[in-house]
Amino acid sequence: MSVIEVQGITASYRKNQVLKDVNFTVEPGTLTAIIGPNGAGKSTLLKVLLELHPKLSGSTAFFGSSLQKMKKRIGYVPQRGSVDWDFPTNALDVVTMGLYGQIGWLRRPNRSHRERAMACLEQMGMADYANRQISQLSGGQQQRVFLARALVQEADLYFMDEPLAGVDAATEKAIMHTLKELKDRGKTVMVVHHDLQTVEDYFDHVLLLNRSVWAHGPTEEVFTQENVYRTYGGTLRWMKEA
Ligand SMILES: Nc1ncnc2c1ncn2[C@@H]1O[C@H](COP(=O)(O)OP(=O)(O)OP(=O)(O)O)[C@@H](O)[C@H]1O
Repeated sequence: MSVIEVQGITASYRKNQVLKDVNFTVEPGTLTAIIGPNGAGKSTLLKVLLELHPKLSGSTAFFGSSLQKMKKRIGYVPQRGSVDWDFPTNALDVVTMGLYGQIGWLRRPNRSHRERAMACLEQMGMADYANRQISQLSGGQQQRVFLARALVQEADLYFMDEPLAGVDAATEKAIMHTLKELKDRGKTVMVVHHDLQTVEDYFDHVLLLNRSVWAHGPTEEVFTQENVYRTYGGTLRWMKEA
């Protein structure tokens, strides 16, 4: 059974149509880069799939069922810039929040929940920062905390919006290592990604998006100069030969 099935999704902001007849299917255990030019609708696609932004038409299924029924199996790492980092909480609490789906909103996390959260912070090399206010973390550290929060959820499907944006080489390596590990454990990961030069190294599948899906499939088949040009409107210098 497919992990995600998307059919005919259309979405807009007021009169500005951003997604038009988006169709694709994602199989389990894949690590997919969603790429396309600025304003192509990549973030909007994630928000529509997660019902954070309404769709005008189309249908989605996760593990053959509805988002509501499958929510606990789905993790989301939003764009760092879209989050209020001044919210007064520390890194460990942010990660523990990833467990609320399992704990229930009205119950307090117990010691074992905190230990699980701590283990994920440790996995992301952030154990020493557990008690640090999140506003006092660097951008890359915040991103690692976000990843730890996604990990603790033990989801089967992850959506991540530019997890590598603005991080240094060490953090990029740590994040990609974590994503590959998730994939190796059979999880499905969809990542909005901007760096065309690393697509082939990092991802086994690519979804080329610019309002609609221009190509989708295994990286070696789909990530071609022609497809990338078409998706970016021909304005792009092809990186592979650079
Ligand atoms: N909250 C909003 N209100 C109005 N228009 C929006 C809003 N968010 C995005 N848009 C518009 O929708 C279009 C798609 O934006 P989106 O953020 O989904 O693109 P993206 O592919 O993620 O872009 P980028 O690579 O620049 O992050 C853009 O034209 C953008 O200006």
